[in-house]
Amino acid sequence: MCRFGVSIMTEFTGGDVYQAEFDPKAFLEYFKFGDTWRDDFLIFILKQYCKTFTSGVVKGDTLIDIGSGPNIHQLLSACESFKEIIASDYTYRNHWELEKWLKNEPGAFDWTPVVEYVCELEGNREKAAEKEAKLRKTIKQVLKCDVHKSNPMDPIVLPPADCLISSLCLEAACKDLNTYRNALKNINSLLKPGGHLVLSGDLGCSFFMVGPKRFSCLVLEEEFLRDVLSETGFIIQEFEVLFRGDDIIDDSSDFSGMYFILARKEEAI
Ligand SMILES: C[S@@+](CC[C@H](N)C(=O)[O-])C[C@H]1O[C@@H](n2cnc3c(N)ncnc32)[C@H](O)[C@@H]1O
Repeated sequence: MCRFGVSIMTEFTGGDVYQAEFDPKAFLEYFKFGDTWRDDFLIFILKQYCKTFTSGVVKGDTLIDIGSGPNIHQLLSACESFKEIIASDYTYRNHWELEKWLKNEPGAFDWTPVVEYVCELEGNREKAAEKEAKLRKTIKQVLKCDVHKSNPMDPIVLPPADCLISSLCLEAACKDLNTYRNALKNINSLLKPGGHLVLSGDLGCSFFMVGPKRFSCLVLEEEFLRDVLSETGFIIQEFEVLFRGDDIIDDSSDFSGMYFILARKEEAI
């Protein structure tokens, strides 16, 4: 049952639908800071990233972002702690949108307010231009990724990374919990034993709108996430949730909260 009292089933929107109908520009509308209730969720996640990547614990040579979309906000703090970042997504339009920002081309999304906010969190508000330059330099590749493949970057074989980050991707890409379980195993193969997984997304979400198009989302609960991570060989180090207030009326998604997880892959025995 969705929070509006009416349960509307959304037909599963798989990779083909993303390729044909996921409009990066429309999705990026969610990332404009604009005094709406949504800012609270963006602020929540940016603070979690800042805390994680400035802790001095989550660091290394390589970080892979799984299902980046057209976004860079998830990498703004990470680029201070990793030498190389590999972004990835299923759709070519997301690759192009990301490349546009990387090359600083006209028409690229303006991330400045978000970058400034992250710099403020990190104690250097005036360093926004330097932060953008650093992130552009640190993102070395934008790859095609399919979390349903045993090697999600197939045909490219990457050396195992020190860290994986993924936000709102697995629940968007998977039609049921079993598929989610497999997709998590697939992405886990890209991570070194002892490496970190930074996973975030929506709880209790069955759909979200991107412009006029409705995308399905796999409904996730905290208990399932805890179980599937431990089954897959992760030790959860942090599990934070920001719940959505009942007073928020908005029909662009029915999520009940946003989760942030920091987990560590068990060392090989
Ligand atoms: C809701 S967006 C999230 C984007 C971004 N990570 C964020 O936090 O805003 C979901 C992303 O998952 C990608 N995706 C969908 N199916 C996928 C698959 N099978 N493998 C990898 N990525 C997929 C979509 O192209 C889309 O960019």
